[in-house]
Amino acid sequence: MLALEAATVRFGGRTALDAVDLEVADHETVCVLGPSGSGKSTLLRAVAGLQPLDGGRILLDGADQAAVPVHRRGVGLMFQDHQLFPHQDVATNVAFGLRMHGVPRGERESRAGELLDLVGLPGAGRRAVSALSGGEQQRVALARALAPRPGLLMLDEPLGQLDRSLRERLVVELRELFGRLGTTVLAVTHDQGEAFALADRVVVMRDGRITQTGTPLEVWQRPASAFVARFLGFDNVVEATVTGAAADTAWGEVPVPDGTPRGRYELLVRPTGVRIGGPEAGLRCTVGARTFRGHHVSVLLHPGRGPVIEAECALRDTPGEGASVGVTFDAADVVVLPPAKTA
Ligand SMILES: Nc1ncnc2c1ncn2[C@@H]1O[C@H](COP(=O)(O)OP(=O)(O)OP(=O)(O)O)[C@@H](O)[C@H]1O
Repeated sequence: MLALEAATVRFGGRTALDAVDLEVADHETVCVLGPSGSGKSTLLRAVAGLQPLDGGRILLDGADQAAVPVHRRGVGLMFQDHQLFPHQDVATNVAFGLRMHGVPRGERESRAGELLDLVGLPGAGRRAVSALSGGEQQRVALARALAPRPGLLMLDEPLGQLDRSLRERLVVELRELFGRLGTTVLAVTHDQGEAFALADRVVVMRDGRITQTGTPLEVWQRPASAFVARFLGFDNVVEATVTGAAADTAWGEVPVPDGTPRGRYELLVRPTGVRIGGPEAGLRCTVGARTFRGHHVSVLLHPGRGPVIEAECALRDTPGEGASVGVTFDAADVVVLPPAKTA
């Protein structure tokens, strides 16, 4: 369906998209994930035809899009800033693309109604767009992008401004809807939860380049670098020298998975792999801030040296703030990452 070949965009001296290769298959949902400024929006705008390339190619169904204007690319777009028509009502906005495609009025109205139901705005068709909240406007923009059933649907932070419970519901409904319609989707988001829930495949960007791609499970289980690990919210990363079944780190010896070759690395220890026991065994730490996360408590542990360690504790096992504890690590929750300089 979509292929980028060494796609490059420069703004002055800054390379926003740096020779990016990416394929999106028919019916696939790909989410591009990355911090602010990593080039996600530029990638989307380039595919849409809103941003010319300085190098490389973009192909849709095998055809080079260099000379194809935005409205002939057959892609549906929803950008962060909505771009709704403020003086028209909700239904007219949702049906905009359908009108452009010559869909008769009756069908437009029933389709607009269906889509408004889907995005959680049932019966809102006659409301003025200017009277809606930001989140409601975003839902209208989503309904409008979906209405013409585009071959490739592109979403920029599709659920960014919505409240959490609506977002969680919508993400499930969207995934189900995209599957049912067979829509091919390229979405960008900085929210990993959203990307992981929506995507068949996740692409992580850093400084205009793709730094990792894989299924949500692959990326979650095996982040390719400390950058990806940190971006996913895993902060227990420490420099390490593997000497056998364990590694020397600032936290002392940390066990590593069987078969890890000797050498220098960074290690990620998932918070679930941090075991807290009595102060007589393991790495001596002082218990710092504890944050209630619903099903568990996140506990910060301050060792005498090395970075702070985050542990995930069951509610009943959570140690008191200021307590002195001993910490050990479970090899099953240790991920070996490339060393810092090449990560
Ligand atoms: N029109 C422009 N002119 C100059 N620089 C730009 C322009 N658009 C983007 N950039 C720069 O290109 C880089 C990538 O920007 P881009 O908007 O693609 O990132 P992003 O990952 O989408 O960020 P965000 O999550 O904040 O939207 C940034 O350094 C940005 O400042």
